[in-house]
Amino acid sequence: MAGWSQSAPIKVLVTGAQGQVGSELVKLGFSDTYFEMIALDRHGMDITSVESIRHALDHYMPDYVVNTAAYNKVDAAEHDKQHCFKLNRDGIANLAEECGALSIPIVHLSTDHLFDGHYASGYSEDDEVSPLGVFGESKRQGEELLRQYQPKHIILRVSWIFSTHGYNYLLRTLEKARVSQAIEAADDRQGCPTSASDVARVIVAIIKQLDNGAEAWGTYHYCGAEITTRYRFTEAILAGAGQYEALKTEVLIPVPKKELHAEVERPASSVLKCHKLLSTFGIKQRPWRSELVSVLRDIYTNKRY
Ligand SMILES: NC(=O)C1=CN([C@@H]2O[C@H](COP(=O)(O)OP(=O)(O)OC[C@H]3O[C@@H](n4cnc5c(N)ncnc54)[C@H](OP(=O)(O)O)[C@@H]3O)[C@@H](O)[C@H]2O)C=CC1
Ligand SMILES: Cc1cn([C@H]2C[C@H](O)[C@@H](COP(=O)(O)OP(=O)(O)O[C@H]3O[C@@H](C)C(=O)[C@@H](O)[C@H]3O)O2)c(=O)[nH]c1=O
Repeated sequence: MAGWSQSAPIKVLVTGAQGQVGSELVKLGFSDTYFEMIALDRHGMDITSVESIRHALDHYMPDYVVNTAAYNKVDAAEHDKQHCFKLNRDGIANLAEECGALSIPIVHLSTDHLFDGHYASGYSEDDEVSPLGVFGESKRQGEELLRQYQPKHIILRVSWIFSTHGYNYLLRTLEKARVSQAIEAADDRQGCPTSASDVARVIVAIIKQLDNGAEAWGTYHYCGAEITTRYRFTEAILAGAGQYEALKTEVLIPVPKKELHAEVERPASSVLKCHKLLSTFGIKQRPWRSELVSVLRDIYTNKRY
């Protein structure tokens, strides 16, 4: 294994490289000579195809694989169970079996939706999982199969991801705020928003330590610092974006989540406790509010709307 001052960069293959976390990870890795990033979208490596995985692994021979590919539409998953499980369970099983056979460690992302959300104070890695819907159950089973097929893994459970692009609550709120005079936001769902670039920072820090001999395989939680609600998060989004453009929204209405007519229940508490990541890798939580300021600045400076 390479040390801090290694001569050759380590090869990190990223699946789902055009997604929120995937693209931030690739960007960060490209700016760091420690890494050679192999950025693959679904055409470069389709995780539902064993043949495609084998071809990519044989061709690139990575030192690590980071799996960010997933099916993430929580409501749609209720009607699209087969597709959701094909990616989130079978896809990760394929990857785990192939990487296991070649002894390539995997860093895999998972979610707060594994929990039913009844613990207001939040969830640690040892807490029992009990998903409320198809998406959460598919991710739970994906985790299990990864543990079974490739013991050299890191499962990083994260929550409420936002970024400059992709399908996320921040961008959907901005779209609504440009056309609606009033917006409703759940005041009974608490969690910790996390920027995609912050998740990328954490993954990079973990891989560097693994590469320097930390045998710290297992499951970890990470999320942005400061527990909030969807209502308070929306308030922060509107206040931040309002500094760049005149939004149509004048009223933000706090409502119970059940009035928002979603297909599937969300955990009342999505709070992930991050002590294990801190004590094992020394990685601290970054405040989501400062991350939100950076992401909004990027959106408006680079006209990503
Ligand atoms: N978004 C969130 O709030 C949260 C996400 N997570 C987890 O974090 C990880 C990253 O999430 P995020 O960055 O938001 O994901 P995105 O949905 O932004 O990106 C997922 C990527 O996977 C790609 N993909 C789809 N099907 C395949 C396939 N068969 N083979 C390879 N790639 C495929 C997609 O490509 P295409 O666009 O072409 O379909 C997309 O680029 C996921 O594991 C997710 O479950 C956890 C908690 C919160
Ligand atoms: C439609 C709507 C929803 N909400 C609330 C209800 C619900 O708690 C939440 C739903 O927002 P989202 O669709 O972004 O959340 P959700 O689909 O739950 O998004 C998730 O993505 C998956 C992949 C994850 O793993 C989670 O961490 C989470 O970020 O927002 C409002 O407050 N106002 C609204 O107008």
